[in-house]
Amino acid sequence: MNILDEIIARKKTAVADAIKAVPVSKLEQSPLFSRPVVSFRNAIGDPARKGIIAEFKRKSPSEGVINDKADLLQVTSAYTHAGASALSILTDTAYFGGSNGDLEMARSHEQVALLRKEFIVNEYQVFEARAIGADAILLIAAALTAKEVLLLSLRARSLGLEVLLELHTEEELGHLNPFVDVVGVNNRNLGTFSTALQTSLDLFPALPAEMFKISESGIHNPADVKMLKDAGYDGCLVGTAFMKQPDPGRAFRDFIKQC
Ligand SMILES: O=P(O)(O)OC[C@@H](O)[C@@H](O)c1c[nH]c2ccccc12
Repeated sequence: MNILDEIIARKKTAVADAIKAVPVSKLEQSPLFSRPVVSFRNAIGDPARKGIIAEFKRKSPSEGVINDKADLLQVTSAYTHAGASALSILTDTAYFGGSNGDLEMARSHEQVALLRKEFIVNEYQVFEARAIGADAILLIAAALTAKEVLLLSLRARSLGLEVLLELHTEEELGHLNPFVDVVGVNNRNLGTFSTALQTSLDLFPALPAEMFKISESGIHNPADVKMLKDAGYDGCLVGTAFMKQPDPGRAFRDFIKQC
């Protein structure tokens, strides 16, 4: 069993517990449930910004602790005001040290598009994403069948949320459906953790021409962003390069100035 399989198995148990504790009918009563959604897709396509999706992540299975001192509000505010196109907030607790509360907290202070970075295995988590104030959800092709991706995408659409579908191989292109809003190529193999920007370069020609496309993971500097944009990507999702610095907001500010 690789790490992705382990995360997914644990997630299924955690979701079963959450469903018992807080039913969907309760999630629907959240004051955030009917808030107008900010389009993640349009944010990435906004020519006034630079297509950087900045991530808040305390730890990860590949890096261990990245930053356990960073203040969520300080960092998300700096990301937003320095020009991030959107923010990605990890809500997984066991492996990434995040929580639903982190996303709710970011939402309560910022109007920018928020991606719920989570291992979604059940439509309950799509309702949950809506209830905590997310604008878009991540669906990971490597963790789902094409049919599951379709059903979860339909549920997201029905709730007004947008979908980022993450791919790592050409075979996973079969998981695309008309309800996916943005396609992301993960440079990290979630089974082995090895990262190569070449994955984005190799997959680009196979991606649907008309869709917004982003490259994710292992992007360390503005030169990486330039290379990926020159290859045709509309945006880049970056976490560790900022979060491993004592002041991630400042690291982001310095980075985006050079993009
Ligand atoms: O920290 P990095 O290497 O800049 O990567 C950010 C983001 O792409 C990464 O956190 C990520 C991409 N896909 C995921 C799926 C689940 C958890 C995390 C991820």
